[in-house]
Amino acid sequence: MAALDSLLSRSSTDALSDPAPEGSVLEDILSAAMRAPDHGKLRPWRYVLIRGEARPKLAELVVDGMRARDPDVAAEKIEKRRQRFSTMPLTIALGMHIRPDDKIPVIEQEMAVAAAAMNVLDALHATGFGGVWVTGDMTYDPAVASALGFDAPHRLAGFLFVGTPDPDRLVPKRRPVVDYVAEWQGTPVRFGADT
Ligand SMILES: Cc1cc2nc3c(=O)[nH]c(=O)nc-3n(C[C@H](O)[C@H](O)[C@H](O)COP(=O)(O)O)c2cc1C
Repeated sequence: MAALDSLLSRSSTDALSDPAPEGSVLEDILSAAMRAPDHGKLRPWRYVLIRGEARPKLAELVVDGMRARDPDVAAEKIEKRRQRFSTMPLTIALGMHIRPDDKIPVIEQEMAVAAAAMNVLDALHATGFGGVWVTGDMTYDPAVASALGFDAPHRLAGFLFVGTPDPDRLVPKRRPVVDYVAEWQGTPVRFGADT
C-alpha cells in the first residue's frame, strides 16, 4: 500500500484475532517508533510485549486493581476485563520513561511517547495488522505499572491491543479535514469543526 493511502485508511479496532505480528515484522512495526519526533532525543517510549501465557497474569493484575478500587465492582465487569486482557493476540504496554528534571518539559516527553505510539499504530495497519490504544483505570494503577517495570517517575501511557482486524468490521467515516484547518490573516481564526 502506498504510504499516504495507508495513513488515510487506518482506523482503530478491538475486533482482533490471531495472528499478531511477530519476529522481524514486529520489529519493523516497533521500529516506526524510532522515527517519532522527540525533543532532546530522550526516546522516552518503552514497549512491553504481553502474549501467550503471560496474558492471564496481566489480566489478574488488572482485575485485582479493579477490585481494590471498588470492592463492589460487578462480576460481569471483572469478567469482561479479564477476558479482554487474556485473549488479545498481543498487548503492548506503552511505557514512558519520564525525566522530571530534564530541561525538556514532561508534557513534551509525553507527546513524544504519543507520537511514537501513533507511528506504531500506522505501521500495524501498513503491514495488514490492526490495533487500538486504550487507557482506563489500569493505566493509572501504580501496582500494574510497577509489575510491568514502571516505577515512578516512569508511568504507563496505556495499552495497544494488537492482532489481525476483522475484515468485515464497520469503519466509521471521517469528517473532512477542512473543518479543522484555517488560514490566518491577522485576526483570530475560527474552525468549521466548532460552528
Ligand atoms: C491516549 C488515548 C487513550 C484512549 N483510551 C481509550 C480507552 O480507554 N477506551 C477506548 O475505547 N478508546 C480509547 N481511545 C480511543 C481509541 O484508541 C481510538 O482512537 C478510538 O476508538 C477512535 O478510533 P480511530 O483511531 O479509528 O479514530 C484512546 C485514545 C487515546 C489517544
